[in-house]
Amino acid sequence: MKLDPNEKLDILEVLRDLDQYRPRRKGWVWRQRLPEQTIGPFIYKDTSPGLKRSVPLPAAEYFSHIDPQCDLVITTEIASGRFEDDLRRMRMAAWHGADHIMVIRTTGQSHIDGLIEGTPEGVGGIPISRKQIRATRKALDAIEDEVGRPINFHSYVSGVAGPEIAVLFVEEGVNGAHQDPQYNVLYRDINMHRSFVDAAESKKIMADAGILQLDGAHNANATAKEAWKVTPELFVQHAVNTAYSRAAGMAPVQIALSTVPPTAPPAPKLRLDLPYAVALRELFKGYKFRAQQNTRYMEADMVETTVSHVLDTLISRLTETDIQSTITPDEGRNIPWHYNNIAGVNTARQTLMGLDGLDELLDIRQDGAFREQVRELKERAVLFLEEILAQGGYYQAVEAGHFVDSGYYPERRGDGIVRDPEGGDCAATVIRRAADYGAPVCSHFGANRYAGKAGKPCGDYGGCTLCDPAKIRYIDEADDEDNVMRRLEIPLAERAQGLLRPEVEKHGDGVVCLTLFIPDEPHTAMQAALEIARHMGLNNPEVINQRVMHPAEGSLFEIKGTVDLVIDKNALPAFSQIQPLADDEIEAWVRPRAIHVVAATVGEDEHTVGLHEILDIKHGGIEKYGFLCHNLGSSVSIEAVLDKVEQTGALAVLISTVVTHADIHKQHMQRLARLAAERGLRPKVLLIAGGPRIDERLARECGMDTGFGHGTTGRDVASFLVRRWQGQDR
Ligand SMILES: Cc1ncc(COP(=O)(O)O)c(/C=N/CC[C@H](N)C(=O)O)c1O
Repeated sequence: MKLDPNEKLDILEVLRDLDQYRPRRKGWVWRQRLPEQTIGPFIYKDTSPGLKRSVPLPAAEYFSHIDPQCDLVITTEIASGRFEDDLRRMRMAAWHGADHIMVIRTTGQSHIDGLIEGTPEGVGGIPISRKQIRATRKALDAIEDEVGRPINFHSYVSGVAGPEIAVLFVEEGVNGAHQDPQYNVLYRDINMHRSFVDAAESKKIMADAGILQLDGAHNANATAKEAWKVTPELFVQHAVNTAYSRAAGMAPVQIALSTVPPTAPPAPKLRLDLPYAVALRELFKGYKFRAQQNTRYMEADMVETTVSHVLDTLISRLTETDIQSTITPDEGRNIPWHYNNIAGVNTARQTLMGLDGLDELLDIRQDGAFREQVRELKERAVLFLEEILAQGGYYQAVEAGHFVDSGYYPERRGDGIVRDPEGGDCAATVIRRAADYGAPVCSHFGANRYAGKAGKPCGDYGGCTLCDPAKIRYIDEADDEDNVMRRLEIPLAERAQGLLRPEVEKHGDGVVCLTLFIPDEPHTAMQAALEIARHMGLNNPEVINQRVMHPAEGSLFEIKGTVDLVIDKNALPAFSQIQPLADDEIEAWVRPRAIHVVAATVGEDEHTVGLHEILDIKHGGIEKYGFLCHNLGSSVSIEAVLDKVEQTGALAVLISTVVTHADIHKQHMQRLARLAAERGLRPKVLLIAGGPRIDERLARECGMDTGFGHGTTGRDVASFLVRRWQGQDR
């Protein structure tokens, strides 16, 4: 399957012949770290090979449109309910630099003791099924070809069907997965013994396939009352899962510790988080580090969240990190909207590029409080581990509620998560293996009657699904109604008709977001804001963020709601906007020619701000290209303008006219056109009018060469002039 950058992803092509699809590879792919790389005008220190196609950062246009790619893998985490809508989100994320796609599972899948088939719709996440994985991996194959970089597809081996899910992931080419039995125990209340026995099997299966493992320590950050106090426990959780993973046969390079800087401003973030981040890397040298951004202290304000995530990413760059995972800035207020996945990826990409080569500039001071804090954290963690051993082991520690306690260990407040070693989901379901137990697939932890040949136990019985994909049974759909083809009926019909609806998460969800400021005390302001949203036609308007600017002066609101609006794109005016020339191209043409330009605000008009924006170098005006500008100021007569043209030999006139009562702006333009012609200055001298009520059509009707309205920049004006003169070979 091949993607055309000018065409939307064809979901029907993705779904076609899925029973024949085979994944390209097994296991995880890291980026290639390049020690030095020249990209555009710069030499970078912490980058990987660039992409074939991408959407550069907005500011890239000032640096020859470069889009340097950092050395860390960048994750985006998707949570919707319809995998078919997530594929586009993945494509958008890949074009913005993500190469690790994590898809949250539907609520409750952890408690389903078996595999889900088909493509049912999920809640808060996707029902992970064979068909969903195949479709997603197949789409990611095409997306990685389109951007020119391998993309890692990630999911979760947890819950009561862990081993089965692990085998499914290996069969279907999943590249990374969370696997940490402590997650089952602490957050899903699944029986401890079942969780650890399943984990050994799952880890061995993952290990043999090279699937990168993430542990679950980040969940303690998100759950703890005061997250910075849970840091000693995080080391313990990492230690338990890491040691168990090694015992199950995983190599250190496959074991990624999932670490979140625990705090957020107004806490003194780096003074609390950096010692922990450094202590972690020192204690677990030789493993991989997957840095995740903080979700514990996310509220609804996307600016605040983004700043915290920039600080998290700074900590990643200050320490050794292999994966920078991102959190969408709206995760604190709703199921992530697709363009906020992209916002999260851009925060990481932009920050990491800004910090390129940081370790050549800064060292972390080893004197003073820092090194003391690092040592103390390690000591608290070791004491915690020793206490677990003293009290009989992990099960007993959890039974005593020693995990996610809000005390700063060894302080305890007795509010930790308590689990009964004999209780929880699927208690008493682990039975001793018979002496002649035979494993269904080659990857297996523990005794197996099948010895096989050359390390392939399945050789004793004609092959297993891990070694012979032909043995995989592909079931396709399991429900005639709850499946992707049913869900696609309306979206595909509307797409075929060229109908467009606004959306944030799912195709056609019609959700829009309104930002407005209301100058009153918070409660009145909120009611007024909602009322305005209703008058604007938003159904079920809901405030998703209120930022108080002042208790009496007013608040800023973000309001979401749905609109029943559908646009027929075939009825839209043809799009013809000409892109402005690049700054360096304009300057290269203008500066050597020493071109004079006469500008003025004409008639009885004192509004000069707009003209200054177009002319002055400070505002990015045309002076910066080398134009010799003669600004005659305000309330200037047309005669005076033309006198100056004759004096200077100017090749262009820029008049600004804001006042329009009695059509005075048209009269100015018509008079300028007539008098310039009478003086024989036409067509040599170009005439341009500008102002909030001016546009190209009106200006040309009044005898100008063109006109510019609201939002015009000096670059727009200069591009027009240069293109016109180039056409006249000046
Ligand atoms: C160790 C572990 N196992 C399983 C699951 C998923 O488990 P359910 O299917 O029961 O939701 C999770 C979930 N974490 C979400 C990603 C997180 N926001 C992240 O950035 O890593 C997990 O952390």
